[in-house]
Formats: sequence, C-alpha cells, structure tokens
Amino acid sequence: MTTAPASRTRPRLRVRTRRVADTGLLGRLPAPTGALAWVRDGSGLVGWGEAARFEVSGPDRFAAADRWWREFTAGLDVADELGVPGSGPVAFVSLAFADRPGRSVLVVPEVVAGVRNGDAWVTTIGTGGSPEVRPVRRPSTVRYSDGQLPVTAYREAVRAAVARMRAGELDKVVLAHDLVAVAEAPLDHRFLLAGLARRYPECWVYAVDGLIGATPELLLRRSGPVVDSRVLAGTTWPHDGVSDDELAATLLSSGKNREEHEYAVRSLAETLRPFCTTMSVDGPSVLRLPNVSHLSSDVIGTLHGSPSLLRLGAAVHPTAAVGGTPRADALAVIEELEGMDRGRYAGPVGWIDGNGDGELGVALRCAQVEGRTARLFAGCGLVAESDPDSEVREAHAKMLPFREALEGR
Ligand SMILES: C=C(O[C@H]1C=CC=C(C(=O)O)[C@@H]1O)C(=O)O
Repeated sequence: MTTAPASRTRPRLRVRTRRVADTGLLGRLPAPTGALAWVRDGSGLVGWGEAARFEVSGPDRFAAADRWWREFTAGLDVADELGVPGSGPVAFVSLAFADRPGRSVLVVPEVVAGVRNGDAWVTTIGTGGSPEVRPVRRPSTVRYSDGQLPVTAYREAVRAAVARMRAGELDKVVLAHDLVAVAEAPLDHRFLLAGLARRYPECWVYAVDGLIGATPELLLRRSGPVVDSRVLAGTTWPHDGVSDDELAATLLSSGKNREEHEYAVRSLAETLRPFCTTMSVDGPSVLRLPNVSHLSSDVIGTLHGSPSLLRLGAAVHPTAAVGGTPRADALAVIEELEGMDRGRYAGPVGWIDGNGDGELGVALRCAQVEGRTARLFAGCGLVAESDPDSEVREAHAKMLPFREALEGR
C-alpha cells in the first residue's frame, strides 16, 4: 500500500484490464469490510484490496488529490483491452464536505470489476490479490441514539437559520443532522450495499473507506468532452391518502421548493459554465423514489480543453443543494448553527480513471460505518418560507434508506 506521494522511481505497477462475462458487481465483493463501490442498476464499478491510498485535508484537497492521481497514473504500466471510461487504472474517491476538519481519501483497489453499456471487465492493479471470500452477514439488532446534533437541536438550528433568511442575511442554507446506530456485531458493508441497491435502483449505491450510501444526486460525470450533472433540491415525501401523482403535482407547483431548486441549479451552472463551450439545463421534473420525491434538473455541457473531473469538482462543490446561497455565507451559517463535523457526508463521492473521466455523486442518504457503528446523516435545504417541523420530517424521510438497509427491510 502506498500512502506517500507517488514517485516515478518506484518499479512500474502493472495494470491489466481484460474483458469478462457480466456476472454482476456487488455480489463479487469478497469481504465484509473494505468494499469499494459505485453501482447503479447493475452498471458501474466495484473494487477490493488496496494497491495505493492517498489522504488529504484542507481547502486544497481537490487539487492535491488531482496532482497525486496524475503522478500515480503516470508511473503505471497499463494494458487495457477495452479503453472505455472506468477501464484501466481507477481510484475510488470520497472528499470531505468542508475545508476543515475533514479527511478526504482516494483508494486504488487491487481489483476492479466494471460493467458499462454491455461491456464487462476486470482490472488488476499490482499483484491483483486473491482474498478469501467470506459469506455475507446480516446485522443483528440495531439500536439508535443521538449523534452530534440531536433532532431537538436540529429543529432549533433550522428555526435560527430561517430567522436569518427572513432578516435577509442569506437566501438559502442546507442544514443537516446525524444519528448513531450500533449493532451487536460488526456491520457487513456488502449487506448494506445489497439492501440499498435492491430498494433504490434509481440511485448510485456507493462505498468508499466506510462511507456507504445510495445517492440520487450526480454532482458531475465526465466522459471525454461531455460533462453532465443531475441537480436535486426541493423535496416531498409520501403522505397518507395522497397519490404519487398528486404529490408530484404539488411539488412542481410549490414556490418554496422551486426556489430551493433554482438556487441549486444556478450554483452548479454558474460554476461549471466557465469550463464549457455549450451548456443546457433541462428541468425541473420530479424524481420519484420510495422514500421521497425531488425536483430534478439535468445539466449537460461540452468541455473546452480537458479539465479533469477533480478540477471540475473543485469548482462546483459545494452546490446550493448541500451548501447554500450565497455560498460563503451559507458555509459560515452551517459551521455556526450545525456545529458538527459532516465528515465526507455531502462531499463528492465516486471514481476517476486515468484519463480524468469518472463520476462524482453528492454523498447523500449515507452513513459512516466503522465496526458495529454507523453514523447516519440527512439534511434539508432551507429558505425563508421553511417550517422547522416539516424539515425535521423531511430529514427523517431521507434517513429511511440507510435505516432500512441496516434493519434488513
Ligand atoms: C441534503 C440532502 O438532500 C439534498 C438533495 C436533494 C434535496 C434536498 C432538499 O430538498 O432539501 C437537499 O438539497 C440530504 O439528503 O441530506
């Protein structure tokens, strides 16, 4: 395992990608911990073993990670039968939400299995490793307790933020809270991933260094000259006696939700536009998930030059789907009123390849898992019109995917 900056004087690490039959992705993960994954409806990447790792913190984290990855890939001996995004060398990425404290991580697996557009492949990096395959373990009883920001304190923080927006101090802020779950035995990451994938095929199911979740929001995807994003903001959730169609119609016509959404789309489009020769925004429409429905817009652009995905990520993160408007004011309010360390929740999560292509989601609907413990997160976008009780219910609905996965529902 490499933790130091990559050096070209090391012997060249062998990277071999070969075509294989598609035998599924998540089911191949051999061990209860250390899973690496980015999978949506059967396509994507999984990885295991660790050929190299890079950890960094601070405001420079995107640039430092980008530099490290360029140096690392420059020193590889690559033979790739496919030459598609995600074949060849890959690093799984999970970056901290905030400049501090925050710990960001890139993990280069020893083995990557990929499926994309009818192609399936396996990449070995270095020796490739051959770990013992262990059966998937179901969690025992799970008990919940307060995290760093309990629900009652969250409601008060929302109330305080709304007062500030009504006083004109800022337009939008996203506040989150956490919840701790403890099982009787260490959690098997594969059980959680399988549950999330089964219930949320519309979402990108991910695992990087113990951060596990199923996000419906794509921060950025770069495939050669094309970059796209799926921006979400503005939410409703199932209410007794209200049909899905009625919920969707109410969401689409809600001024409060459209305002929240508009800030998020604008923040992404304005920060991505300088890198693009063309850009279009399509939306909003309604994305329906089992636990919530969101206003959703797709942004697509053509890049000029070839900025890497991490370089683009540095410019657009955090959008107003997880930060707020104006960005700097919102981040200061989050630090003050939320007062907890978000860690990698709401940060970019996904993968990058040797050409600078890849996919970064917004790390939502997730938990940081360590041994028997999972720390779950959920947040809500707030504008002047927001109601604290309703935001608490929304955050509860957003935590359901991970709770269901933990409880094997
Ligand atoms: C911050 C979260 O969701 C964001 C993404 C979609 C909709 C959101 C909302 O309507 O508040 C949030 O902006 C979260 O799930 O923790």
